[in-house]
Parts: sequence; C-alpha cells; structure tokens
Amino acid sequence: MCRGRDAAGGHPVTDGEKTPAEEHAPATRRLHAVDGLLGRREAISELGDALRLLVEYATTTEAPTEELRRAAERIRQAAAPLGERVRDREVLPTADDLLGGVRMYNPVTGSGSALAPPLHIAADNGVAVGTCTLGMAFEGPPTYAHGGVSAMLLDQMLGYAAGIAGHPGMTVRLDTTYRKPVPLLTPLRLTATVQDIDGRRVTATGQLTTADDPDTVLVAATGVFIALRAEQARRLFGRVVNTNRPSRAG
Ligand SMILES: CCCCCCCC/C=C\CCCCCCCC(=O)SCCNC(=O)CCNC(=O)[C@H](O)C(C)(C)COP(=O)(O)OP(=O)(O)OC[C@H]1O[C@@H](n2cnc3c(N)ncnc32)[C@H](O)[C@@H]1OP(=O)(O)O
Repeated sequence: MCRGRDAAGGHPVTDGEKTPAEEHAPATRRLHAVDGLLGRREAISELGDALRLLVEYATTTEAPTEELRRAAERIRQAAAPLGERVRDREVLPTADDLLGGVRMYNPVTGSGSALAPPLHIAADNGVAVGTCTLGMAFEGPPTYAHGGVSAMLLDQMLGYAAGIAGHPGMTVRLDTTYRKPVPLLTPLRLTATVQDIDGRRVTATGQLTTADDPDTVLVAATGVFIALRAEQARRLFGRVVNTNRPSRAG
C-alpha cells in the first residue's frame, strides 16, 4: 500500500505531525488539498514529458555505444528513488480521479505515461475529437506508425465516444481497416461517434487522418463496447481500492 501521503496524493505526511493544511479551516484545507493534487498532476506530467523525450531519443540516437551504457546507468540511478515508494497493483494512483475520468498513467492518453503519445481527447457536440503526434518510437513499417498503435488510439477514441454518450463499457470487439500508412512526426486527428445502442451493447465508429487532410481516412475502426453488469464489475474490479475518494480529500 502507498501510505504516508496526504489524501490528495501531494505531500509525504509524518505521523502525528500537523501539516500546514491541518492548521486551517476545512474550506482552506480543501483548497490546499486541491492545490496539492493539481501540483502533483503537474509534476507527473512533467516527469511524463521527460520520459517521453528520453524514449524518443533512446529510440533514435546514434550516440557512441559507450554513451548508451553511461546513459543506462544514469537512468537506473534516476529511477531508484521513485521505486522506493510504489503503489500496490490494486490501489489506484492517488493523483487519479476514476469517476472524473482522470487517469494520469493511461497508456494512450495519460500525460504521466512514457508509453502514451499522449492522445488528447475532447467532446464536441457528441463527437469525440482527438489529436496527437506520434514520435519515432511508434514506428512499425519504416517511417510509418505501427498498426497496433493506430488500433490502440482508435480503441480509446471509440471508448470515449461511448462514455460521452452515457454508455461507458469495455471493448469486446475492435475492427480496424488500414487504408493508408500513418505518418510519424505529423499532427493527427481522430474522431469517433456512437452509431448504435442496443441494451448493454454500444457500437461506435471512428477514423484517423492527418490534421492537415481530415478528408483522407488513413485508418477506420468499428468497436463494440459492453456495459458491465453489477456482478461483472464486482468480479473484475471489486479488489481495486480507491484511496483518493473526495470524502478523504476534503
Ligand atoms: C457525461 C459523461 C462524461 C464522461 C466522460 C467519458 C470519458 C470516457 C472515459 C474513458 C474512455 C475509456 C476508453 C477506454 C477504451 C479502452 C477500453 C478497453 O481497453 S477495455 C479492455 C479490453 N476489453 C476487455 O478486457 C473485455 C474482456 N471481456 C470481458 O471481460 C467480457 O466479455 C465482458 C465482462 C465485457 C462481458 O461479459 P460476457 O462476455 O460474459 O458477456 P455478457 O455480459 O454475458 O453479455 C454481454 C452482451 O455482449 C455481447 N457480446 C459479447 N461479446 C461480444 C462481441 N465480441 N461482439 C458483439 N457482442 C458481444 C453478448 O452477446 C451479450 O449480448 P446480449 O445481452 O446477449 O444481447
């Protein structure tokens, strides 16, 4: 378990010691908690940016072999203090807000993830609209994106479309049609909408284009999402512990 931090996930707390926030009235305390949370999210994003820079350089560098070995040692040293306090697999990150849709380490959209492009998604009149630029680390065929990466982006887009339609669910089917290769280092635009809702089953479609040429579809996708029954949600996620519920942050 990740213990010894305030509920907003910001600052390490020593047992018995009053933090500055605890000295103040509840409203001020809440403000401090939010402040700490936002500050932590900013720091997570900053670390994510640094990691993505590292990944991009590490996958494109032609620095001398000895430099690669030195870099590996320095990176291991930088990682060590982070590894001293890690959360359990079944405890949500303190900076996340699951119900509010904040997942800092989502491998597609998470600004804290070294693996995420990251993809930025917003709702526009019921349409999910996403933007991202894929670095060289996402290369599949030379100079183009890996097809699995396009599928990953579209899965997230379709899932988001189901969510904003009020029918969040898990992917049970994803069909992708690759029409043209997806260029790297090029701003991309993705869109997705819900086509059909049939009980617990939601069908959504989406497409991936470049931002400059939104009429030329590079990849199209159709996905089926299933809303979980309460019993399924309990079975799959019942063990997950949320240590950052609003009641504890206030
Ligand atoms: C205003 C609000 C604003 C909110 C903002 C929103 C923000 C949005 C937020 C965030 C976006 C997130 C985006 C995420 C995107 C990524 C999601 C993922 O990566 S999910 C991981 C990969 N998927 C899995 O791991 C599932 C694995 N599958 C399962 O665990 C099961 O299949 C499960 C629990 C999903 C369903 O259980 P069963 O398979 O036993 O099915 P049964 O519950 O009995 O029936 C469900 C219905 O679905 C049909 N079904 C099942 N599989 C199907 C398939 N492949 N195709 C079509 N239909 C299927 C069945 O035939 C059945 O239909 P009949 O009720 O009989 O009509």
